[in-house]
Amino acid sequence: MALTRSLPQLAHIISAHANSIHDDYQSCGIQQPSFECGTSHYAGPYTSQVENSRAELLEAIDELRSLIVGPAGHVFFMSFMGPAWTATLNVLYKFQIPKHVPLGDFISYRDLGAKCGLSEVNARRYVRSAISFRIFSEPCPGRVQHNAASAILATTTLHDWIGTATEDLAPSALKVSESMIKFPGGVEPAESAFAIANGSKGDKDLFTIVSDQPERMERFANAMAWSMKVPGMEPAYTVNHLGWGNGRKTKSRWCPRVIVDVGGGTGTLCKAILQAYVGIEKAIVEDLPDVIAQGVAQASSDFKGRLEFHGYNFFTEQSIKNADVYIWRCVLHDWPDSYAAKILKNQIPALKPGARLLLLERCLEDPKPFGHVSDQFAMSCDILMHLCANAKERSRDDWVALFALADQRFRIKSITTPPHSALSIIEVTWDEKDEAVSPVCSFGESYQQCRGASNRHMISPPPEVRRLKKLSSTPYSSIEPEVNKYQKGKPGQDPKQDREVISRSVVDRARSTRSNRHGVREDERSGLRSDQDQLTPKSNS
Ligand SMILES: C[S@@+](CC[C@H](N)C(=O)[O-])C[C@H]1O[C@@H](n2cnc3c(N)ncnc32)[C@H](O)[C@@H]1O
Repeated sequence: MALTRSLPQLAHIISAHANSIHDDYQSCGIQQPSFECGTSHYAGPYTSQVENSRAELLEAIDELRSLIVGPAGHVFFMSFMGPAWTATLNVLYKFQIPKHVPLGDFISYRDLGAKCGLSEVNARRYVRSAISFRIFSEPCPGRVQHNAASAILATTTLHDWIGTATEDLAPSALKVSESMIKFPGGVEPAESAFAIANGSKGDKDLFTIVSDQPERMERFANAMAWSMKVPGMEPAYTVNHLGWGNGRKTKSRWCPRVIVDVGGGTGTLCKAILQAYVGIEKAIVEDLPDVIAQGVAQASSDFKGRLEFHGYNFFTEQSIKNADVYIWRCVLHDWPDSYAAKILKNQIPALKPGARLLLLERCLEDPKPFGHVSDQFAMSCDILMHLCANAKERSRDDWVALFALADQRFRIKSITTPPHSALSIIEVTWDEKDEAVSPVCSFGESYQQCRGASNRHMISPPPEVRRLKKLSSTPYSSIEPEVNKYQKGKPGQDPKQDREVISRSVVDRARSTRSNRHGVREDERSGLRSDQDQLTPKSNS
């Protein structure tokens, strides 16, 4: 397939989809999106026709623009404007410029500067830079007024998002290379670019650093809540596709009674779920105590006792037992595999047979020919996870490997990506009746068979993972480095012998283990560091 579409081809695609969206808006009585002040902020989901058109339109616009500026101009302008955007957004944040522009009125640059503590020259310079990026407007020379984007910054916690982006993420971006040089192959959150930028000597991770500063923690929690309010991330993109009965029309469909949202922030997701599924009796939001305090302060009484908040550190044993579903939305992507596996293991004592874990997380896919725009979002998330915590967005293979590492009694039942959702729904069940060799898949289809399916993937670990699991009933994570080492030296050995060698080595290893502050053992961490490639099961295509 050609890498470049012709200009007329792109122009035709753009015109066709723009007209189609326009017609759909008109027939549904929806106002066309606008930067005029006073228009509502709506981030989808739209009808599937509009969603399809939006995706193709954005891709075509992005390609057309890149072609018009040309390959060199494309790289130049991207790197030229990046620092200017960061500086502009940071000045808006630091001097609270949007909050000082009156809603529904004009203000001169001199008065605005005086209110914000800026010179008139700098007020003009930075607001005009913002205007060039469609934040604020200057309808008559020298007088500023809000447009829709600046008004959202003035009135919502999107302001906290630009604070986190420019003060926490941007300085860390310049420490990524340093962290790679200082800690080659680093898999420790405390060795990440963010950690280094914040003075860690390999001893403090993002959440430890941020939770020591209440205001920064509050900003971070608000920023995370905002990241849910963009197209593809709005709770409705996934919440409407959970397949549960809503307790009203479809009484026959299963609906959980009690759900727990682990690392649920200030409760945005639970609120959306409670609204959609009236059969749910209780939704409990768990997070670090400061975040929970913020969630309680922001909660309304609308949910009539159905919404609860509970302080919990997921590096300790889960204390809310026997819930029907434990939800994890964008939590495990914050942690490297050894930590994520530890977090999952901590849930086990609370799980009743058949309990479900529902992960709302990304599933990275291989690049598609015309998928740059969605890849820009997905890959930026992956880079930010790396930058913040030496963590990552995971592919389907990575999720399979993670659950195999945590405990083989976790069964990945399905991975579904709802249309136009940035997040997939990964449904996992807990099967206490474990045989050491049982496959992770409850449907009996092989992982390989399912890879071609576009939307729904029944998952079973690749054969090499299953074979390795047969070797010992000890946790897979502890034996894998030995298995790899041993098999490299002596291919085709008798599995019985393998098992003896491995068991001896596991006992030796157990004697020498130490734990860090999250309870992740030294040997697990170093094992992962050196054997990271082998840990990722590969499909046998
Ligand atoms: C990326 S945010 C996701 C928040 C929310 N699930 C969402 O989708 O918006 C990760 C969350 O994990 C929480 N968290 C971090 N470390 C934690 C810990 N040790 N125990 C419990 N929650 C933790 C953070 O406070 C934060 O709310």
